[in-house]
Amino acid sequence: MTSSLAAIPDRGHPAGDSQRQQTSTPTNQSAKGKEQAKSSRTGNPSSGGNDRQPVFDTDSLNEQSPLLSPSSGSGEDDGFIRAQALDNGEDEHQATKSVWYLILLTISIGGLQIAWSVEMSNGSPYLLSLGLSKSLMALVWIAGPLSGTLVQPYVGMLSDNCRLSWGKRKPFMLGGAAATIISLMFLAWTKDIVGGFFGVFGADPESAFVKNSIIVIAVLWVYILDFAINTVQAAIRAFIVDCAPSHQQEVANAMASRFVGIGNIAGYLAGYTDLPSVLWFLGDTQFKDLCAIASIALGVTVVATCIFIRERDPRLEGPPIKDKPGVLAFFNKIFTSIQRLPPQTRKVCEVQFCAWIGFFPMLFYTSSYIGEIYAEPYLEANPNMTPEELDRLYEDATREGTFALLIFAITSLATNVFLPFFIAPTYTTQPGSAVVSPDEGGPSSLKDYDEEKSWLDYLVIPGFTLRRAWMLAQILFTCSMLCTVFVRTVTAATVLIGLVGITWALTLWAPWAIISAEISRRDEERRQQRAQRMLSPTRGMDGYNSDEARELESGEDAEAADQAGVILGIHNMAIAAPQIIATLLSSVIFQIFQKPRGEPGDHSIAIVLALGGITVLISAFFIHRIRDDPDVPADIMSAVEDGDAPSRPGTARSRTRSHEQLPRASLERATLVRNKSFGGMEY
Ligand SMILES: OC[C@H]1O[C@H](O[C@H]2O[C@H](CO)[C@@H](O)[C@H](O)[C@H]2O)[C@H](O)[C@@H](O)[C@@H]1O
Repeated sequence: MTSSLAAIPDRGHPAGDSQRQQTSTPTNQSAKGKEQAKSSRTGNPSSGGNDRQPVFDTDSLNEQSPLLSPSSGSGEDDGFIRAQALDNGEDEHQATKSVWYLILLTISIGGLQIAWSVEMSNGSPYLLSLGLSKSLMALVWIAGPLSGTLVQPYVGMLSDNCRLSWGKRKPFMLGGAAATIISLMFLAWTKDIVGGFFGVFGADPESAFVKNSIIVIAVLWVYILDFAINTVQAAIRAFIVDCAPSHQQEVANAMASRFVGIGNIAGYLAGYTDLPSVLWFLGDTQFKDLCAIASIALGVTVVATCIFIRERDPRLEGPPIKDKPGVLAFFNKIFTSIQRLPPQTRKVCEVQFCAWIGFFPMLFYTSSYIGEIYAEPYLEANPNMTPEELDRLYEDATREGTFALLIFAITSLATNVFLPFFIAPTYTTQPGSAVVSPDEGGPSSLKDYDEEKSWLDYLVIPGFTLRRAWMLAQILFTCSMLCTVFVRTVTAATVLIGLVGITWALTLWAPWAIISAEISRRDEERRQQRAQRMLSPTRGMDGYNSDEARELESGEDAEAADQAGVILGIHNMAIAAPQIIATLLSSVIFQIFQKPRGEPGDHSIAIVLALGGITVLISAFFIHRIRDDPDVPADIMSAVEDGDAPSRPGTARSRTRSHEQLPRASLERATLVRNKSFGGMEY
């Protein structure tokens, strides 16, 4: 396999291509990249003697390239602007971004996570306090997986086809955030609003009718909230893919996972604090204050991301695919998109599908599991506790369980913060600074790179790729979950749950990094192909021979393009749908093994957790089947994996060689690029 890939020549620089004229000049790529970076720092618009070379102002958060800005506004100009933008063979969106850019790009997912954690940790107790019965709680729990399965692919599809000037994803981020904030507010104030409304007509707020109305409306708001949160989540994930360059997808998604971790812990800590005594002006109950904090965090972070990070203007991408309206057409589209998933993405989805059958019980039943262990000796010692004594015991037990979840969240965040420094990067180069071996005019020694190396670069463990780390983390999860059946002390159980925080950290990072890198890379290839088409001498000013050709080709282009929104939506289906399966399976197991409340010896949760651990082991096997060298174009990789490697090496470019085949200089430079992003050094 390796040899067939080694022979793949440089697809990005075909002979006779004007791009080649730029990239194959005696000035090697790395030097050129450095010069661009330097000129962007100094503000010197030197572009290697080419007037049309864009200046990559990588320090600038808001990429204000006049080449990409549709300032003239008219649709007729778009083709010309696009031709200009692509004519120079460079894409400013692929320029390496600073750590501040990555922070602003991903911070909104942290704001969103606070909303998630408030709902997850406090939603159930709040609904129970309104009088909802425990048996009906399942109706509420299913809202999350259901909305994740349906909403994310739908929002992905809509946003892929959105052609508003301010971007494809921002309308959904802002609209979804507004809907989330409204839902949080209504949910927290349901009792006041509904009680007040019926009070106007003279209804007694303590009557069964008013109480039931409050419960029904609160559950309705939980559904609306889950649909709104999933809208924002879908849009933010696709926004990250769109706005981070291909070679920084791993870094950008690592940053996103850190914000998810921070958001989780912030949500937890807020839950622990007695908020009404401190933030009385936000609301008179804990839940009202939590919802207000989550709303502020979400609003501020989403607006910050939208202000500082600029999307490509989607109008420059040509007309959207004309999807048929209707539910059937939507499912048809999803079905077709599943069949056309890029190969790495397909494998990640298989992993996620198995893994989330196991993750769901871990996320939802951990506190009860720890609680059962805590309560067991007390129940054995005193088998005849009164209901009040039992309530008190289970309250203490829940506190122990919540503490374990806090340890889980801290381990997870610590892993997200520190692990990336040890991971060997799988994305090798920055586009536009292609892998160039010494005989292709590349550096003959590592001297250039050594000058820039910092101590962080020495932390990287060779061969410890993100994929391998992810696989090991799944195996760790399996071992920990199998141990839950044997563990009998709260401390040991807390250690097990703390350990799976490592798995959770990688779950929040690795799948998105792999998928995003693949989508972004394929998108970049498509853009370059289109740029070449634009430069064809037989083309008109806008790159097309005629109106019909423009329409036909842009339609085909859109069909052929990977649609980040739909793909990420399908990936989320692979996360959310198994949660529904897990809910059903675990309820069967509970039916068989559960003991009545207050009776010792109930190990039903541990059985569910252990079985979940086995499904995660299957997912580890699927990760084993994913390749570490995603730089190889996906179509070729899939052909190679299918034992059908192209015998005529005519399509790939040199920067797409496999991980093992790359010159050491390229890997070192990739590490440098990545570590600088992590460490906060500016470009
Ligand atoms: O993927 C990270 C997120 O995982 C959970 O969300 C997933 O499950 C939700 C239902 O439980 C579903 O609505 C969502 O679409 C899925 O992505 C978790 O609840 C989030 O906190 C976490 O960020």
